[in-house]
Amino acid sequence: MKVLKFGGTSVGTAENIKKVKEIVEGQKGQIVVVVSAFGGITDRLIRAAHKAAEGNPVYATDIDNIIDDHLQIIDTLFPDIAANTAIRNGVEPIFDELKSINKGVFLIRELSEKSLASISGIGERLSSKIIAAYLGARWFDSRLYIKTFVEYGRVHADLVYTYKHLREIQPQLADLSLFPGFISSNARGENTTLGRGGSDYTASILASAFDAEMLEIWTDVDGFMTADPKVISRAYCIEHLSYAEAMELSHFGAKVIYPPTILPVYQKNIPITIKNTFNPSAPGTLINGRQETAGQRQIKGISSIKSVSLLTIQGIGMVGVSGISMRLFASLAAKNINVILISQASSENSISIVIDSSQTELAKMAIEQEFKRELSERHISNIIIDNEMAVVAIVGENMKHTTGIAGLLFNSVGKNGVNVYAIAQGASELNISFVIKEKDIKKALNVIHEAFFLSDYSRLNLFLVGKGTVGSRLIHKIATQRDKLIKNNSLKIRLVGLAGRNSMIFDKEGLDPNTAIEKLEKEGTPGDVSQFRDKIIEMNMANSVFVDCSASDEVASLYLSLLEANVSVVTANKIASSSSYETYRKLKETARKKGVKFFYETNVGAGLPIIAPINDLVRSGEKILKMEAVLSGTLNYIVNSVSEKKPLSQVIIEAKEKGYSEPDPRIDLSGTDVVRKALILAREAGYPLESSGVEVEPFVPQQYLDLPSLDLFLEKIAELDITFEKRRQKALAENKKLRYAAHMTANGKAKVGLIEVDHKHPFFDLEGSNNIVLIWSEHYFEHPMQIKGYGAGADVTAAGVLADIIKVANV
Ligand SMILES: NC(=O)C1=CN([C@@H]2O[C@H](COP(=O)(O)OP(=O)(O)OC[C@H]3O[C@@H](n4cnc5c(N)ncnc54)[C@H](OP(=O)(O)O)[C@@H]3O)[C@@H](O)[C@H]2O)C=CC1
Ligand SMILES: N[C@@H](CC=O)C(=O)O
Repeated sequence: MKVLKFGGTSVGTAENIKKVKEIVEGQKGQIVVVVSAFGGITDRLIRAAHKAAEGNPVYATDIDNIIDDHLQIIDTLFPDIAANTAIRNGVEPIFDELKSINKGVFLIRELSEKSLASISGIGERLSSKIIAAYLGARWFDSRLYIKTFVEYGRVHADLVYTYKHLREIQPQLADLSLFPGFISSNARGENTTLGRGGSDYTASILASAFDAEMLEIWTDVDGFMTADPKVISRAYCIEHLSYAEAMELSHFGAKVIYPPTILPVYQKNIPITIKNTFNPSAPGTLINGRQETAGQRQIKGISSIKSVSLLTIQGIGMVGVSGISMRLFASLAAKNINVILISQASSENSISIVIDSSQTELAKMAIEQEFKRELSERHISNIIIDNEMAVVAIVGENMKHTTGIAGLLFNSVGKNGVNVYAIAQGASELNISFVIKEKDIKKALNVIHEAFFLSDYSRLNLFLVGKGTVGSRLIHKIATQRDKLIKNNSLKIRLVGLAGRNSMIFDKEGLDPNTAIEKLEKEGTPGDVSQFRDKIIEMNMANSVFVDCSASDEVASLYLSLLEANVSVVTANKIASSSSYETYRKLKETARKKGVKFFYETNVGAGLPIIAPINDLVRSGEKILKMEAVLSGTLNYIVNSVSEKKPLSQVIIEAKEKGYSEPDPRIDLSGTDVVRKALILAREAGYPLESSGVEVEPFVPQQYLDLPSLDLFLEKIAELDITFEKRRQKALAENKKLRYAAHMTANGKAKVGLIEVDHKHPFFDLEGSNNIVLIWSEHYFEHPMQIKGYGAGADVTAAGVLADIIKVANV
């Protein structure tokens, strides 16, 4: 035998009831069907009853509408006059009962528990009669067999009595029998209910009493999902759960199944299958006593509950005093306050509990009353209430005895700036629950889903400033590499925000990189980059990465606040890391403390890996003694490209056009760009160098750099064409070449300027816009480490920025 339960949506319309019929007719063997009220009816019945109790005559119209809706379903399902009349006659007394109880409530302006139970169960009485007739099933009145009692103000099923009575009627079951869900009665024969969601419970009780081979819960979702699909679009259906896992997930918010449902079938080892009435071919979720270990993920699912409050009572007078917990929980139980989570530190200095937000004031009063003396004597100093909280729980039998789960969990939420207020884990290690602010729930669920590989890929949410030479190539690379990154690195990069100097655009689902720049230009909202920063923080998205492809100090000044808000920063802009040593140190320190990333590999040598190898040397204990380098792609291009036919002024323009120079080429020609790079290299090597410690010889004389505008500078610079060519020729005559080089030593000094090198020097053959860095350390002493290659250009730089972005995801 199988027990099939159909919920409110599954029987919400005549069309859906026809689907139910197909499902039932597709079954083999003896079948017991349990149905809920038609979708939404129970809520409507309860609302109408409350209106009646308030003396609002509109209740009568609401009741008429409820009756009409049932009659419409009857008319659609039973076009045959005789059958139609028979079922109408069958439900008429229930309609009359509904009207008369509500009339009584209206007249005496009082809605007793008893009346409410009678009214709220009418939906199941009606739906079960109609559906039984439609399916041709034998109808049984659950109230005669399912008995309840009250304890601590809550209705409980009296399972001993209930099972006995159900077993007695088992021989009367037909091949197809039908019971209304939810409704029951007490020892006095008065109507009661099993509580909201109680139809699942009815089905489970029947399955257990009749020793069914399977309980099928037919609902409107495919089964238990790895997380709430409304929050995590990548959540997917879990194929298998143990009873304990299903219990934990349903307790913590997954409303697929009413939690008490599991116990009766668990006791008989009867499997449950969750199936979708609207997608019957989907496999659904199978729940049974099997515990999988091999090849299974460590956690099966993530659940969450919103609209809860965290109450903490604290005081040193609680330490070592027995009975505090007992009194706390007894005082709450006396007020029917359900405690969702408990956390107490071993210091016993505080106890935190989570309860539904609607009961906060009641709970506070109950605790204040119970601990009146302790509060007045300051043994308990405080009752702290945090509202708008949420509980998140990760669930899975495979967590048992596996190390690192809690570490991974709290590391992933922590580095995304989600503060954890309280934690609870039972010794069963089946569930780790923790309390966070409700506003962080989406972020937390996303990062946990990724961290435990419940998602097929990790996701980075990019906020890019700059769509110029480098930024536009980066966007192009994101577009072209997108599919490969998903396939090979399981990484999805979403461009969520894009900003230029005066406007910005956002799309939470990700802008199309192929059209993002055009969209920004056409539809961007006006605003500066600090507004862009504020919006990023407000969006509070998991794995947010701020990418700076500008050359602006205003943009660089925002990094600290972004890192503090747990947003990683990847930047091609050298201004932040080359400003004061204190700023550089603070940025790195903040990133480390917050568990986010601050990457700027392209600051030196564009796409060349220079900072990473230096970091590796330093981390391995290597002392860097000296570095010599050509660090300007622009200046190396100039010294390599000026010729008799091509003067300096023309090559400067070319360097800009080729994307080597800074947006303002005077930054290169003054030596500033190389000073910035030298500062960054020295700092990475462990020397707290300040710009005042760098001796600079500008590439062009200072008077040109002092000219009031770039246009004037470019016009006047031609005056240097002849002098520069003469200097170049002179070096050439001595078989030497000009190189604009940086020299950094372990004593924390650096020098930047134009030098001449002969053919024996490693700089001699440095072509085009290439860069080179020579690093002398304890182990690279006679022969320095050499890093050489393209040192400027939009494409190599964009590739370097993308590599840094990918590194943020750690894939
Ligand atoms: N070229 C290269 O080889 C290398 C470059 N870099 C670095 O890359 C960075 C970008 O250079 P490049 O692409 O040539 O520069 P561009 O001038 O081409 O582009 C700069 C972008 O930044 C935006 N921007 C500038 N100021 C602001 C601001 N205050 N707020 C918001 N947006 C702003 C501009 O906006 P708008 O479009 O509205 O004007 C523009 O889109 C520089 O820091 C450079 O040093 C690093 C390594 C190598
Ligand atoms: N302007 C820079 C670009 C890279 O940082 C250079 O020319 O090297």
